[in-house]
Amino acid sequence: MSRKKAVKSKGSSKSPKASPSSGRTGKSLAVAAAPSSGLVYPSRPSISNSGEFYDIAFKVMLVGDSGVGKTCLLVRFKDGAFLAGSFISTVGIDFRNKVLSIDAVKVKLQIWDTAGQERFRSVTHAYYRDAWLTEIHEYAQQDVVVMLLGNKADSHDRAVKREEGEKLAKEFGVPFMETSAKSGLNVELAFTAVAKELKHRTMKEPDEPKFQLQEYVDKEMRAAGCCRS
Ligand SMILES: Nc1nc2c(ncn2[C@@H]2O[C@H](COP(=O)(O)OP(=O)(O)OP(=O)(O)O)[C@@H](O)[C@H]2O)c(=O)[nH]1
Ligand SMILES: [Mg+2]
Repeated sequence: MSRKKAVKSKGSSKSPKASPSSGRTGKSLAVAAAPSSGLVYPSRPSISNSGEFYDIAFKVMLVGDSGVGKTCLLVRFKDGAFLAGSFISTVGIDFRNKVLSIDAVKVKLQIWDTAGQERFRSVTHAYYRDAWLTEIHEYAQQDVVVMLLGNKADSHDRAVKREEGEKLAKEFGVPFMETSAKSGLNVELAFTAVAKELKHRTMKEPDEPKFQLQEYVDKEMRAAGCCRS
């Protein structure tokens, strides 16, 4: 599949454009996913535009500097493929849908892939505002799930150490994990963890304990023999 085809989605008016930049990240390691609970339909199943039924739906934003691997993470999660070769920077904003089965509930994630390049900030900020910044301000973070991802964990030429990512996440009080869009490491787990958290927040029984996202990913990674002690 060509790169152009892979990153183009239904419903998007923007298309990717070639960039001369290399694939290595700069200072930033981060891909942060910040979903909003703005699209919830708990009363009856609905049908997505790909023909799949779902019970609840959420909007997820991938944000981070240009080149950290946001588009590659999304394509890996959606299509199970890695976009190798020359780096094609995203122009504006784009989205893909994926329906996950979480504890027998069909959870649709509408995942927005934003352009990391500075020159698109004015475009993407309009969507951020709509997706989650307003909610963060209005509901003081209670209604928004934020997760910090350190991508390119496969790389020997690291821009950021894992400990630094963990420290930053601790400062912000958000969960953290490392991923690799190239090898597929933890990609499914990252999106599944966010979907689980959102589903729990929406459908939790009063006496049910709060879902612990970081505990969940640590446990899953340990079970897979990966990364954290
Ligand atoms: N080694 C390695 N390379 C990766 C990984 N993820 C992405 N890349 C490479 O990093 C470069 C940038 O990836 P993109 O996904 O296009 O980056 P982006 O964050 O979407 O960049 P913008 O669209 O400009 O914001 C590409 O050359 C990818 O092949 C990864 O997990 N490991
Ligand atoms: Mg991109």
